[in-house]
Amino acid sequence: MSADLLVQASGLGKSYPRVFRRSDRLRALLGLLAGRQTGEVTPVLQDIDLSVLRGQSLGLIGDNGAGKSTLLKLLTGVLTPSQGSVRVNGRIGALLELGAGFHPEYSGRDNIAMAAALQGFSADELAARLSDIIAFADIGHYIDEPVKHYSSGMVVRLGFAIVAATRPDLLITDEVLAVGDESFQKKCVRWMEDYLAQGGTLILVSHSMYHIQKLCRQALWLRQGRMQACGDVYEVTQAYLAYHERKSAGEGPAARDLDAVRGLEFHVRGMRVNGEEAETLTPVDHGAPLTVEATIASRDGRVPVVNIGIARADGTPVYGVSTDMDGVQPAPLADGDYRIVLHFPALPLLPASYTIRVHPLDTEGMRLFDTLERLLTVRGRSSESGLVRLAHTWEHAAPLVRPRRE
Ligand SMILES: Nc1ncnc2c1ncn2[C@@H]1O[C@H](COP(=O)(O)OP(=O)(O)OP(=O)(O)O)[C@@H](O)[C@H]1O
Repeated sequence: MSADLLVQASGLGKSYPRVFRRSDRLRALLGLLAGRQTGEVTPVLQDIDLSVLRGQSLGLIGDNGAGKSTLLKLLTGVLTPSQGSVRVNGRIGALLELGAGFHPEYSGRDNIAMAAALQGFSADELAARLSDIIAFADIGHYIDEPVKHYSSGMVVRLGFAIVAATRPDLLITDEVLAVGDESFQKKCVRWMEDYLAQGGTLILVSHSMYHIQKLCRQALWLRQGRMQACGDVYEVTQAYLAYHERKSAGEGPAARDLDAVRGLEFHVRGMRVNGEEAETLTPVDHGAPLTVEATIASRDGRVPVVNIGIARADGTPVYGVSTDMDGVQPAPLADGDYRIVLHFPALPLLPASYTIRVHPLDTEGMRLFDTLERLLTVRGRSSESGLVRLAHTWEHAAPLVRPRRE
């Protein structure tokens, strides 16, 4: 394993015995004691291949129960894999389950001393860092109270302060940012930015795409225990958000009964976007041109009005335009169909997933017949929110001054 490869997981998987009834649990327990695998198992993580190099920052995203915490526990050795292997190089600082590693009966101060001893700090090193750790945790007199009296926010504060003081080669954290209050979140984010700027390596689980995009350059999306996507943080988080939009809209591209549409006065014979006919189109970059080409069949030869629309994956309309609005109509083809091509010279859509729709209307533009749609992903490195990028300038603005690091 090269010195720059801090984490390598191959074919990693974790399964648990399937337990439905009390008697199953007993049987599973007896089986484990007897050293044999019993009955059926439920895989919660499967086929994970992952390499993390020194200096990389990887965000782990996915729905509740997708397997994120399980993966972190496998990487940190808290759990043993059911399949595959994992190798980790260097000093790891991990913040997993709340309070894991703390002794509840001991004070925060005593827990700091124990953690320092476990990390191999000498008494002098501990003395040199103790006041910094206590200042970072910032929990007042609670530092001398038993940890069992702490709120969950205080536990995270103490845990993060200890990990920060040890400056690990690899920092692995599970949702710490969700637990602390806002000022502590900011302090943690600033600390992690600083740590990364100095060459640190981070694996971060978060449900906040804002934090994932801010801190990570790469992301891994886990879905039902499997790798759904892994790569550039913007591409993976945008694909994940688009999946959620589609899930909340509860639909994919509308199913189309071809026999029924052929009987209509007008129907869409064909649709090409940037020359492609596929249902899911090749992603385009924000600001790139887009061409939508539609061929409409007309039952009695009348000229249709053609409406072309763009909607967000959750169905929110973004833009729609009809030929009659712009004072044009589709031109006839030799076989009696009509064809029209719409060009957008530079697409201002923000990175996300969209549907492009074509609808023929009657000659008066009153009745709508048929809908054909395609899925289009717009790519780009942008955290702006909304649907489109609006051209803008700032006035009365000074250059940004980043807050001082603590
Ligand atoms: N000890 C266990 N025995 C059986 N199943 C378990 C056990 N621990 C976790 N699981 C199951 O494994 C799956 C993955 O859990 P995990 O905690 O890794 O998900 P997660 O992605 O971190 O979720 P969340 O975002 O809610 O924290 C879940 O379905 C969970 O119920």
